[in-house]
Amino acid sequence: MAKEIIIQIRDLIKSYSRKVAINGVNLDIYKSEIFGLLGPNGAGKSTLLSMMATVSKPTSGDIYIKDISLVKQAHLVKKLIGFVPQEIALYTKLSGIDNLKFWGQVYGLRGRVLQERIEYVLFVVALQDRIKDPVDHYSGGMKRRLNIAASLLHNPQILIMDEPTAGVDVESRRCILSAVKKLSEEGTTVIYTSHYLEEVDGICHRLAFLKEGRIETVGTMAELEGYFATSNKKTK
Ligand SMILES: Nc1ncnc2c1ncn2[C@@H]1O[C@H](COP(=O)(O)OP(=O)(O)OP(=O)(O)O)[C@@H](O)[C@H]1O
Repeated sequence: MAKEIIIQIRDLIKSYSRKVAINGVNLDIYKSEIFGLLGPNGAGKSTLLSMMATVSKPTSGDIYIKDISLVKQAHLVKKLIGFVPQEIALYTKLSGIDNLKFWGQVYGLRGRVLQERIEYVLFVVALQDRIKDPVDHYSGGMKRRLNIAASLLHNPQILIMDEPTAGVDVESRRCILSAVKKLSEEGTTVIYTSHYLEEVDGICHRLAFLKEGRIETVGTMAELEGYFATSNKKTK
């Protein structure tokens, strides 16, 4: 069966005043795929993700999510996307559950539907036990897992994660990777950036290597083995 393309990135450019951060990216991403985006510091990974997440606008080009133009109809695209940025977006004085209730209401969820979504997302990130504790008692890894849970409340079809395992403990890293696999198996498309080739190797169906705002190569790990071996790529 032909794979369904869910994201089409076309001739994408993002310029800041002195810097072209994304310089003509074209890319297709499939439904249910775990797609890894690798590249050294400053390659443009976060810039690309922030455009996919509708947080920043392209200078030119477009991204189509299920054929909806992100440039023309960002409000429709937003509903399809969950975004986990590098910075943790939580109210640290509130408990984990109160954070989820708050974010759920921001997404327009109420009552029983909100309750069921909270139960599901807590199950996905395996964070049921400490959910009544204030967030400032959480480890960095637990905060990140809560952030991922919050980004899943509105049941997005695409989850965009900017270095979700950076700086987290081993247990949280294991939980996050297992959540990513579970979501993909259930039909969610996951875009995932990392500095670590060995991490995306184990989990991503395909990956792209970004350098100076351009995609140098894209494929499965098996397809890219030669590329990484011959060029002795470092991702940092
Ligand atoms: N708001 C901004 N204004 C000006 N330049 C920016 C801005 N944001 C990013 N840049 C520049 O764009 C380029 C790409 O940055 P970006 O953060 O997307 O890279 P990255 O691959 O995510 O790096 P890292 O792995 O360090 O997070 C860098 O040269 C960066 O300095």
